[in-house]
Amino acid sequence: MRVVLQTWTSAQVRAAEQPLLAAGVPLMERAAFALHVHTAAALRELRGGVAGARVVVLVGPGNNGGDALYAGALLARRGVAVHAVLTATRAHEAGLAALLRAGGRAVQLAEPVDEVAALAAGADVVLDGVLGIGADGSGLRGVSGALVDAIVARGRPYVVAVDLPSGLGVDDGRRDGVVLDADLTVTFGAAKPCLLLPPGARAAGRVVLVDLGLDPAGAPEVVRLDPSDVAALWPVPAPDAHKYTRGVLGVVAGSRAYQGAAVLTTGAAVRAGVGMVRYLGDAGDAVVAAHPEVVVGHGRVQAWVFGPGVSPDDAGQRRRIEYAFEHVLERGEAAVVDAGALELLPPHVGPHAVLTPHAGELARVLTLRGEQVDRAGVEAEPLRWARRAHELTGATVLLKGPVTVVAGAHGAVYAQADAPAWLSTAGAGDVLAGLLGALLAGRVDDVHDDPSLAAALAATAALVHGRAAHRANPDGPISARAVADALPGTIAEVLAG
Ligand SMILES: NC(=O)C1=CN([C@@H]2O[C@H](COP(=O)(O)OP(=O)(O)OC[C@H]3O[C@@H](n4cnc5c(N)ncnc54)[C@H](OP(=O)(O)O)[C@@H]3O)[C@@H](O)[C@H]2O)[C@@H](O)CC1
Ligand SMILES: Nc1ncnc2c1ncn2[C@@H]1O[C@H](COP(=O)(O)OP(=O)(O)O)[C@@H](O)[C@H]1O
Ligand SMILES: [K+]
Repeated sequence: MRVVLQTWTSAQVRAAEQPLLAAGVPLMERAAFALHVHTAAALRELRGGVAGARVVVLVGPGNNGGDALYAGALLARRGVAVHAVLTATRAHEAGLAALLRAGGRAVQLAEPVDEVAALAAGADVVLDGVLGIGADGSGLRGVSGALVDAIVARGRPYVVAVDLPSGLGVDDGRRDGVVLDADLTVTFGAAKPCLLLPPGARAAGRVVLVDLGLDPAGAPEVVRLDPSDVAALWPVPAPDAHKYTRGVLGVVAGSRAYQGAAVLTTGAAVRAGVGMVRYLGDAGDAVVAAHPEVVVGHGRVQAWVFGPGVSPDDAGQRRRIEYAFEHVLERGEAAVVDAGALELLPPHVGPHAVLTPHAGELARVLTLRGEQVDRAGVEAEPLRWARRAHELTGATVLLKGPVTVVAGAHGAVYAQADAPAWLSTAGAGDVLAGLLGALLAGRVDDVHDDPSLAAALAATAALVHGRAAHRANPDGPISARAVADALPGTIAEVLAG
């Protein structure tokens, strides 16, 4: 089984299908065969066998419905009672004929939907073949939407999504209207961005990619890093390294009121393995008491972390951050720009500055630049707004949340889902900032050679952060400090492969 780590847009997928279709490769038959195999496996798991099962196939107007109808026909031939529900005025003709020949039945969906909803809710498996890559992202309209609502109200059965959960925004993961959440998605040829991107990705359940021999052109639209990618990205010290070659990180974080943010940020950087951490601010005593490795005061650095625990009315920290931003612009020092420092961002920085906002903070960054969007708007379309912030500021943007979305130079986009929800706790963002700062300090020269590397390093930080949270306490509450403490072991583990 292949884990989905790269995704292509619907346009890339359609273009990749063309040469195969022109050569007469029976893509739909192959897709449908694989869909029936995975559905049969689900039925065996759910009820111990295939024959005698009840499957309801929701069929839309296009080829997605065609896949579902052919898979239904194959299941019917194995003794499954298959009912197709035709949700549109047209349905794939040959697929429908195949299903009827195999002994399946078909009903046309119409209001009221109760009878069909009861049939679907009582099925062992529902195949969702309403919409695939032809969906416009506005959810399921009209009677299809009413049917899904009625099925969910009765208790959703096991759902297998055909190619993708119907109605999701294929390329952006939008979830605007009614969508039937799936337990399993069987996706064909190449995975689509909505299977990784928030908020839609959660609707997909487990994702299985069926190889149809497609070879999409161009870079994948959205990538998810895997632990095996980390070794090539991590600044592992060379045998002859010394602390200055490994990188020095300057941290402007915390204040008298928020000393903990300074302690967590510097502690995470020390544990992530940077050459040296310099701290600037009013929490130096607390920082050194917690981490005697940290040096308080000015000096040359390769990268910065600005902002954790900095309030905009703290004149001293504000001055330090504004001064250090000049170094970022003039000398090319890298920077993580977090929390209070986001408000101090110059109009245009390069991708070697990485913003780490949550949705509310990103909305503020954008509204300061004339966009009209609030937190809910960012949460509804995280990729769109992370990209927009990258366009407007030039910075790499890491948008925090249940799935972390990174948008950077040369169209680089990552979607990382490595963390347990327990990580949503005060101070976790400070730990991420320190960890990412350490990565940037170690690789700032490489970031200048390839500006899209900043996005890959940001995704790496999200991956290690999430895994450290699991390591800190696999299935229960975690403190931000415990996440920082888990970093050395987590990093050793992912580097070992
Ligand atoms: N190409 C191949 O060889 C292979 C393709 N394969 C399969 O084909 C699938 C793509 O098929 P497809 O292109 O027919 O699109 P699909 O999503 O089934 O229907 C789109 C139609 O639905 C409509 N519609 C749109 N949005 C809507 C909404 N919100 N609410 C309601 N209706 C809406 C819209 O119609 P309109 O409204 O414009 O009349 C549009 O025309 C792909 O996902 C994969 O499963 C595999 O077999 C492998 C080989
Ligand atoms: N539901 C969730 N599941 C997994 N990780 C989450 C979830 N919600 C938030 N996170 C992560 O938790 C961290 C919270 O950071 P942040 O919002 O900056 O908190 P703070 O400012 O208190 O440190 C981020 O890394 C974010 O991606
Ligand atoms: K579908």
